[in-house]
Amino acid sequence: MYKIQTLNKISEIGTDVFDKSKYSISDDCANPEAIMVRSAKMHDMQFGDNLLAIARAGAGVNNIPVERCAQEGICVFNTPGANSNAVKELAICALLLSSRKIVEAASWAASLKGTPDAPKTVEGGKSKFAGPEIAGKTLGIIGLGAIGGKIANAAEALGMKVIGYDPYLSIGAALHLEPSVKIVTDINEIYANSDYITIHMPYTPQTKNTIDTDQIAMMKDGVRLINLARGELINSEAVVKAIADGKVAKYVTDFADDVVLGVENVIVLPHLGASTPESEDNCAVMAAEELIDYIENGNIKNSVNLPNASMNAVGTKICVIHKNVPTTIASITTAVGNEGINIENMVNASKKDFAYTMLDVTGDVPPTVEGKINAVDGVIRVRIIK
Ligand SMILES: NC(=O)c1ccc[n+]([C@@H]2O[C@H](COP(=O)([O-])OP(=O)(O)OC[C@H]3O[C@@H](n4cnc5c(N)ncnc54)[C@H](O)[C@@H]3O)[C@@H](O)[C@H]2O)c1
Ligand SMILES: O=C(O)[C@H](O)COP(=O)(O)O
Repeated sequence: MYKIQTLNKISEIGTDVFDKSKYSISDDCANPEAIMVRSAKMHDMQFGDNLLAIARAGAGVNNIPVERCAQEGICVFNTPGANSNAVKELAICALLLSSRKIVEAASWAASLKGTPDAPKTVEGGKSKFAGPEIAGKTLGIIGLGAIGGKIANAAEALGMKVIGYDPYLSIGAALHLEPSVKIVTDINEIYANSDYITIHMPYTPQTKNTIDTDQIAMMKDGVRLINLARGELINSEAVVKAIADGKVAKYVTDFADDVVLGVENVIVLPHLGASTPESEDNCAVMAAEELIDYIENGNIKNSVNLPNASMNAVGTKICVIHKNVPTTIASITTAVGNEGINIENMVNASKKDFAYTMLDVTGDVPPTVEGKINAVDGVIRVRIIK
């Protein structure tokens, strides 16, 4: 029986994908074979020897020690695009919230309960909540992946002009963009030309404070900023100061911190981007399918720390996670050959410092093979799947 531990609430549609005669699922179990997680912080966790994989039911993996996992032979997955429609819809909502003073107006209207002539009062008071339309305005998007790309197309459909910046734009993502979306290669063009700016890229130590005082200084007066990606990407102190100075008109963020909470012209949402039933189901199902294919077949799809690799084996599969260094593959195949085993098929792929090799072998696989491969310099983990 494989044990799956859930660190956050995972949609039941996803956990139902596991065959219950082979898998047990619980939020409290010792030494699981796999972990399913959303935003729980895992950097301080120690992992048991049985742990083969972690699946992030979502996009961002900054809560997971991805590099350490690779070093410990743990494959980390995420679910690319599975929650992108939910975030796109919230981003369109945020564009409108940043423009039309909807939050303030609704709360003022609610405050009129019990007053003598509310209908008359609202007509008299509504002008202070007027705000501009988004049609005809320029939206700058930083990061044109699953979410940014969908927002670009939706904003175009709403009559906005869209400019986007993404130095690592994939061909697939580019092909999904409306031709009218203008791609710029200098991020400063986004800052200089946008009425609204929204950011949709991963948070890493390198992307911390991508938008800070200097970047805000380049922006148009009255710019509206939206951050549904990660709080650390935009310096909260810099934005709050720019709001006080009148430079930034509004900041809508999905990430609470003590600097932005309770500040006028900042709308803080409680990390709601992916919180729709549809997105939670999509993420959980994709995460479960990734784990099952890896645990049972050794196939890797959508890993963030190991390469994608899959193979239909005719015999036994020997799966090896190893360092991406010269002679390791040759030493692995030699170790197998020395045991008198013939390799029928082989797949090898690498991602940065790590590599994955799958060998399809027929005939008997003596129990000594695993130890022989493990002894090869650079080998991190060996699994034999019959
Ligand atoms: N608020 C939420 O609930 C919520 C939900 C989903 C995702 N997110 C966040 O949004 C981020 C993006 O999600 P996604 O699904 O679009 O991911 P994605 O991987 O599909 O797209 C990210 C894009 O950012 C680009 N990028 C990377 N570094 C960049 C840089 N320095 N400058 C500009 N672009 C850069 C990549 O090339 C890629 O195209 C996630 O990493 C996560 O942190 C938040
Ligand atoms: O990166 C993501 O996918 C989002 O931030 C969603 O996080 P959540 O699964 O905790 O809602």
